[in-house]
Amino acid sequence: MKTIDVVAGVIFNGSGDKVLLALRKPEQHQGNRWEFPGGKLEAGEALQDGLVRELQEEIGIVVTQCQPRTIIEHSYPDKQVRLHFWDVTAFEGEPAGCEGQTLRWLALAELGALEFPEANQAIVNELLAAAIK
Ligand SMILES: Nc1nc2c([nH]c(=O)n2[C@H]2C[C@H](O)[C@@H](COP(=O)(O)OP(=O)(O)OP(=O)(O)O)O2)c(=O)[nH]1
Ligand SMILES: [Mg+2]
Repeated sequence: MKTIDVVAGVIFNGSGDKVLLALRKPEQHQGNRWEFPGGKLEAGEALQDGLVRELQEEIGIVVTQCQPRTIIEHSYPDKQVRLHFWDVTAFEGEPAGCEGQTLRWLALAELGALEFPEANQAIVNELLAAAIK
């Protein structure tokens, strides 16, 4: 199976204690689960360019500060993904669900309460651990 490269943003609020999540549509792969906004990298596209493009397209923000956080590879029964997670620590504009998706800011300590795609388990645990330090 071909691995699909995906780039997604862990978007922090100004005080760094909340992150922005989006609910995947029921008909999408991993539907009805919460995600870090992002999407598939285009052929030949640099990671940061893909991140900036996806966050502009999906939630209408302009990323002004970001850093790579972690890479997670995961095999779903139907798909193999390589998720490139980037921290987004500054942006311009007010996030909105440009594709009709529900968005919410969630305190890091509350991340355990939502359903994420299986591939996100490690990053969710890492963010939860950071919240209780
Ligand atoms: N954006 C995002 N995708 C994730 C996360 N966790 C996870 O397993 N995925 C998977 C679900 C999808 O198979 C893939 C992302 O693809 P996508 O559907 O968002 O791609 P896209 O925005 O380019 O959308 P499309 O135009 O292809 O519909 O990665 C996550 O936290 N964020
Ligand atoms: Mg997407």
